[in-house]
Amino acid sequence: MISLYGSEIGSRLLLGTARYPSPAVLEQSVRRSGTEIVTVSLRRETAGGKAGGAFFEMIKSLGVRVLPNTAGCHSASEAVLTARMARELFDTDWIKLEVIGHHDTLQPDVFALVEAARILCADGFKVFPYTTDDLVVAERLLEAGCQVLMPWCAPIGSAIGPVNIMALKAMRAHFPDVPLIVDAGIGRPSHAAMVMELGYDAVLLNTAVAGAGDPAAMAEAFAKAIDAGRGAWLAGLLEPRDLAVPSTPVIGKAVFS
Ligand SMILES: CC(=O)[C@@H](O)[C@H](O)COP(=O)(O)O
Repeated sequence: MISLYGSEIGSRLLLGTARYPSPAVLEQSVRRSGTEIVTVSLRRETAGGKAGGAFFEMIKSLGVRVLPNTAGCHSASEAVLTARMARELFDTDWIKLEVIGHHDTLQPDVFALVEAARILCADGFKVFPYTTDDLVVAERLLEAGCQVLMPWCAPIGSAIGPVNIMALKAMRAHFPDVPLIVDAGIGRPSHAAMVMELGYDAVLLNTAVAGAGDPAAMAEAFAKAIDAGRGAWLAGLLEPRDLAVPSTPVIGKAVFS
């Protein structure tokens, strides 16, 4: 169980809902992942006159909690407006806050992110900020009222996996009591297991499942990897060493002369 803003959530996998080959495949993927939280982009689904309404109804019918996001927003004011629309549409005060600052890397604009987080937390939102692995920004987000942090491990959609393990470790060490969810850049189940082995509380991913040859099977593979990584973290992992350590004790061995 992971506690997010007072809600107890059974699955540590959060799934994005974009880029699936069909709504049916999305539905199967959600089911086989065992996820209890899916993210949905208000701007993406309503862009260009697309019929967002039918998509949103389908998402609501999946029987899982919806975490709307502000994907596609490039300023604090845009993100705040989008969050308020999402609250109306999905009848939830949860919002995954994304404010994109860089065109190529889709890196968050952390200044606008903190500004938007302050406004939304003061307005009663439960904010899930998509951020970098910067400790100072993390502090500011917590000061703004966020009770969850969602650092990237690599650029969105890149499937690269954890680029800066030291930064992820530092974040875990500095914020032992804050739920930390790795968001973006995961490409393989082994990447997800790796971040869970670092003590992360959950993983949010989209592209690696939606773009897989068999998305539903991949969703299940990720769920298993996340469970395995969590189990390993709880079991207590060995620290790697530079030197060999014999696995057979030498004390008390027979002496032949
Ligand atoms: C911030 C963001 O947009 C991510 O939540 C994205 O939805 C998932 O990232 P990947 O597609 O890299 O898994």
